[in-house]
Amino acid sequence: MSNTSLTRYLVEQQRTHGHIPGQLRLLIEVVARACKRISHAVNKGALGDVLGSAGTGNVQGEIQKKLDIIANEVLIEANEWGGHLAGMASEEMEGIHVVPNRYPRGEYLLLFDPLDGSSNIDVNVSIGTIFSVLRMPEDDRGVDEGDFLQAGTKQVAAGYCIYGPQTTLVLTVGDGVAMFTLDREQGSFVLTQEDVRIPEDTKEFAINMSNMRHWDAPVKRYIDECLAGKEGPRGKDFNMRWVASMVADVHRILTRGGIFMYPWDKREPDKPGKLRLMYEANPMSWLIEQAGGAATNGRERILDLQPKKLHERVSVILGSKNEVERVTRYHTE
Ligand SMILES: O=P(O)(O)OC[C@H]1O[C@](O)(COP(=O)(O)O)[C@@H](O)[C@@H]1O
Ligand SMILES: [Mg+2]
Ligand SMILES: [Mg+2]
Repeated sequence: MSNTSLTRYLVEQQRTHGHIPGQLRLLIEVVARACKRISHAVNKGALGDVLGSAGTGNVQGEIQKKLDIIANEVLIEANEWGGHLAGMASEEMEGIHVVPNRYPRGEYLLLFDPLDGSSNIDVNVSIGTIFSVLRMPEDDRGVDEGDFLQAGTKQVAAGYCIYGPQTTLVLTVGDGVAMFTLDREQGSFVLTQEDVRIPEDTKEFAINMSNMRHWDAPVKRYIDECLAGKEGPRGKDFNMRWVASMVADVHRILTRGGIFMYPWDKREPDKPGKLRLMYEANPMSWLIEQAGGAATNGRERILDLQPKKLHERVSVILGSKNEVERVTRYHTE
C-alpha cells in the first residue's frame, strides 16, 4: 500500500520534472484541503443541514442547493489568504473574485465548479468538485475577466475530487493522471494510482437517453448503432451508464474506459450544450487526454476552444479515444 502523500508526490514531480513551482504546489494543496472540508460537509448529510435548496438562483439560471453555496464558500475562504493566487472564478458566482491581499501580484487563476452533480446531493449519490488552474497573463495591470478567457491547453493543473464511497482526488499537472484516496484516520490524501490509462475502445456509453428525440443526427446515429449491438454495424453489445454527476461518469471512464456525451440538442438551440467550458469541460478534457483518451465538442478538440465568456457552455464528447473519434467523424462526414 502506497504511503506517498499528495505533498510528497508534488515534491517528487517538482524534483524530477521541475514544472511545478512551489507556489503551484501550495495552491494545489490548499484546494485539496478545501475538498477535504467539503467532503466532511457532504458526509454529514441530513445531520449537518447541508441538504436541500438554498432558495437562491445562480448565474446559470439554476436554483442553488445549500451544498453548492457551502462548497463555494469553502473554496473562496481557503484560497482568499492570497499567496500566489490572483483571482478565482466559480460556477456559482457571476463575476470573478479578485484575491485582495495577493502576494505582490498573483501568478495563478483558479476556476471551479464547487459542487458538481447537484441533482444527486439529496439522494446520496456521488458528487464532486472540479477545478482548473491557469497562469495569470504577464502584465502589470489588475485582474479582470479577460485574464480567465484562456484555452484549455493553457491549464497548468486540473482535477476533481469525488465524494463517493471513497473521497478521491484526481489530478494532472501535465505529466499523466494520478489518484489520491483520502485516508480519514490520517486526514491526508494518499497516492493510490498513477499513470492512469483509458482503454482506446469500450462497450460502455454514458448519455441522458431521455433527451434522445432532441439530439442531432450524428449523436442519434452513434447511439442507435450502440443499441443495435452484436447484430448491428458495431458487431458488439454495449452497456449504458448515466450517473448525472459528471465527476462520477468521468471517474468511471478514467477507471475502466467508456464514452461520456452531453451534446448540443434542440431544446435550447442557441446553447452549445449544458456543461460549462471553463470549469467542467476543460479540466475534465485535460485529465482524459492525459490518460490517453480524447475530448471534442463533436467537431473540434475541446482544449483548443478559445473561450469568449466566463460561463460559456459547450457540447462534450469525451472518453475512449476510438469512440470519441468515431462520434466526431460522424459530425464531420
Ligand atoms: O440532469 P442531466 O440533464 O442529466 O445533467 C447531468 C449533468 O449536469 C451536471 O450535474 C451539471 O453540473 P452541476 O451539477 O455542477 O450544475 C453534471 O454533473 C451532469 O453530468
Ligand atoms: Mg457541474
Ligand atoms: Mg455545480
